[in-house]
Amino acid sequence: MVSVKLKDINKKFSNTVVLNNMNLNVEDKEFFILLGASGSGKSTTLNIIAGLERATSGDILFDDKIVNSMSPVQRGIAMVFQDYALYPHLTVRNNIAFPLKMRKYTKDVIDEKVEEVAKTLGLEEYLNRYPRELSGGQAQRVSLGRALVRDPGVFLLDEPLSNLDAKIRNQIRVELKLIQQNLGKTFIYVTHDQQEAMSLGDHIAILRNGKLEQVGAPMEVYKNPRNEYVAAFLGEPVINFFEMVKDSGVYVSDDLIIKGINAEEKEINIGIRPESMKLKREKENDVELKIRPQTIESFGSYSVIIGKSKSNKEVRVRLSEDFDLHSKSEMALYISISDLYIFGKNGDRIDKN
Ligand SMILES: Nc1ncnc2c1ncn2[C@@H]1O[C@H](COP(=O)(O)OP(=O)(O)OP(=O)(O)O)[C@@H](O)[C@H]1O
Repeated sequence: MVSVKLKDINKKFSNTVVLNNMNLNVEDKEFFILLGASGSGKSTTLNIIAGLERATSGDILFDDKIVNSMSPVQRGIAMVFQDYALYPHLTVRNNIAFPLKMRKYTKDVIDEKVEEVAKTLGLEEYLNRYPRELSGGQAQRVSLGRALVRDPGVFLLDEPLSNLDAKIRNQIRVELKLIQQNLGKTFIYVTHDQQEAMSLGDHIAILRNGKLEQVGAPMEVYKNPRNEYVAAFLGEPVINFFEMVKDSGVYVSDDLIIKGINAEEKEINIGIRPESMKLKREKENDVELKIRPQTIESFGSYSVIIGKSKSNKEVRVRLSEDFDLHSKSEMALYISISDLYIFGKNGDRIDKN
């Protein structure tokens, strides 16, 4: 059983603040995601949890016990990295066995554990190969195997799938989720990929410039982003924004007219998810948006239309129905008032929270 807490963690490298008063609660047995753009402080956070890096101030707690001065080994963590970090001169079997040999287990126990892990990861037929004889996906499985064999309390994974091509990445992503569920262990996983975060995480923490923007279950954060940054970070295609000004109680821009919003602010920014735009008006007070379609991307089960609004803003629309682009020089889209996200001038959500 391992829960992990970060309490008021600050980290500076010389004079640069890299983590700014970070507070996090990772529950026992959950798949927890640290999501953020490059340089947001994800790896630094993970390294501080691991004990590879010391925080400038604040506490790390494992099961409510302060572990600030404990080494990674004492903390009982195992790490998996993007670049696999396998020993090139050792076979797959010996790479996986390595942590156990270091701990002086008997050969029989080591063999048994290695076989068990190899079976879990589908590596049985590769045990006698060297890392150079493996594909990226196989190498990452070995790296995972080396973590699994140690049976740690917490798994820390730093972008483990980002060196793999899309198909293998999706496959290992599913395997990883199943392994985590079967093991019932705490996983803390760093990624910059919002799709990976949404599909794997029980909870997601979104970092920006060393600060936490929002923490929550994936759909909770997706449906209820606290600010524009989070709304734009989650979702593919990305959310559309429209700056609006209040005029006689109605919010207007060159592209939209919105009645029936009860906001105090004179200037707001409206967010509309690409999947919230419909080809037919459903309610009388639906908001209308006209675009000139420019191009269409088809993904089989859905299409994304990229068009220009009246004010020449690029707009992305996601439709599940078939759509013949050539027949349209202009298309009208309808959005339910309840599907609008309303942000204030400072980027914070003002409609609900
Ligand atoms: N040892 C170091 N010395 C000085 N600055 C550092 C050091 N390690 C990291 N940084 C800085 O801290 C910030 C956060 O880095 P970190 O690696 O945690 O970000 P990240 O979100 O993991 O980024 P990426 O996705 O690119 O790996 C960056 O601006 C980085 O330049």
